[in-house]
Amino acid sequence: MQRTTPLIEVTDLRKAYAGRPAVDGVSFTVEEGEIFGILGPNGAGKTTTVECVEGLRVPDSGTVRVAGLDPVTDREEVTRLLGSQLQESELQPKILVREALELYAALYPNPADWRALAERLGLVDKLATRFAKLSGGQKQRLSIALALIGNPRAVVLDELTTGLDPRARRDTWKLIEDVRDSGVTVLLVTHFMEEAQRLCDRIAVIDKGRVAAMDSPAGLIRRSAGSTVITFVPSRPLDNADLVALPEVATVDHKGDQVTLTGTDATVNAVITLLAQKRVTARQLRVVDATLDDAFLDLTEEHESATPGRAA
Ligand SMILES: Nc1ncnc2c1ncn2[C@@H]1O[C@H](COP(=O)(O)OP(=O)(O)OP(=O)(O)O)[C@@H](O)[C@H]1O
Repeated sequence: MQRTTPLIEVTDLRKAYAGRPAVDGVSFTVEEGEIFGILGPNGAGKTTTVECVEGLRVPDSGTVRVAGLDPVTDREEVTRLLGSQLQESELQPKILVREALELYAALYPNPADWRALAERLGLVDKLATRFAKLSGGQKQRLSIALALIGNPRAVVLDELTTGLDPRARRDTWKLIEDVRDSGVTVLLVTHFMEEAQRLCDRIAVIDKGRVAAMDSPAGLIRRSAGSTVITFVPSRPLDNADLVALPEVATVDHKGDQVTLTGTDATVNAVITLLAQKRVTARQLRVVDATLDDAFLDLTEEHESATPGRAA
């Protein structure tokens, strides 16, 4: 089978600030047409990584290629291929939406029709509105429009939905899917699990400057300690050691009377068998699939502080 060349290739990227590594050997590839997520806790190195992809920062070592080009030495061409989200500080508060669209369109050799973009992104009613008067969701829609105005092959969207209310966030997700469906590759930086799970085809989980795991959302959930979460209240206290001893159980946590176990489908049977042997009944039994949230905690250092381990 013929393999296509990835649109973005990052290999062993390293970048330190004042001797402190922010990005410490990150590698990933983004295929044309996908939404690729970079997910990680605060300070993990996500923004530094994408700024190296955009050519805004110069790596200390490693290579970055966008359609085979070096973002530092081929900056102009990469800027045309890669639409970047606007930083709020880049626009004058008094500029009208129409003026911003016209201004940005003028920067590119083959710009998209800005009126059609405004229509697509629901900004037609706002063309005569000043930037400062837009709501958070409208500013983000303008930001996406400006990222798309040069007809790029890929867009970089960094924490696009931070600060938006749940409805505006969901509307923005739909727009991001529309962008991907129109054939534009999306590199999405986020720390919202639900957003990453809903939108991304693949995700690199970055922690402390390194890639902790890279897979589809479902793959990340499967590879974390427990893809199934079981909670119940035993009719009488259970010995923690009996639960921990079950090979099917990944983690055990007690909160008041409630026991929470993680594992796989097989864990459910193992626990029910153990309870029968001990003549304990389970009340309020719930079995749910783990979410990306659970996988994330498991894959990153936050696990240590946030989730009690096996022997808790
Ligand atoms: N210009 C800079 N000078 C010095 N240190 C920096 C600079 N930019 C980032 N850092 C540090 O590098 C590390 C990685 O920062 P970066 O912004 O890349 O992470 P991030 O994952 O995007 O974080 P966040 O989600 O909080 O934005 C952090 O410890 C940060 O404090």
